[in-house]
Amino acid sequence: MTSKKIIEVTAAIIRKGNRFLCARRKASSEQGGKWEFPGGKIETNESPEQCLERELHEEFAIQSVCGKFLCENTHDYGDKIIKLKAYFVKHTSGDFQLLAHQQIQWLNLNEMQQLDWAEADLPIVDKLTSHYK
Ligand SMILES: Nc1nc2c([nH]c(=O)n2[C@@H]2O[C@H](COP(=O)(O)OP(=O)(O)OP(=O)(O)O)[C@@H](O)[C@H]2O)c(=O)[nH]1
Repeated sequence: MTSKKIIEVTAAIIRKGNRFLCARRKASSEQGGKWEFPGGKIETNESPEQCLERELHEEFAIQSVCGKFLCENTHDYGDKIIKLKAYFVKHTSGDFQLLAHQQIQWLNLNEMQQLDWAEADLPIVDKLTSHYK
């Protein structure tokens, strides 16, 4: 039996007032059409913080500074296991350009509950909600 590799992925919680950035994956990608916190796979010799700042620049052409860790969730999608690590990230400059997603929305915690999230994100949305309530 071959054991599935665990893929480490970062997720950025970016806040503007009482709203948070939610991003919808392109239809053609893995988890196509699902909502996520932007980020991506951690590369060799890269910290989660460096990964997030790099991914946010690649995905939106923005500059950012990665802050505190919120939580992590390991989820088995069947064909792969994702260890999703969520951090608070501060957007420091640049207007958001949609370079990798089909849509973004800034939503409050109640509105976020209505989205069709990637399964790995559901505990992170819950943790974020309890963090602010
Ligand atoms: N970035 C991100 N990926 C997530 C989240 N939730 C979740 O299940 N994933 C999954 O984690 C994996 C990360 O893939 P990605 O496509 O965002 O990462 P990447 O940009 O480094 O990918 P690539 O180098 O293969 O193009 C995908 O299978 C994606 O569906 C999330 O909140 N953010």
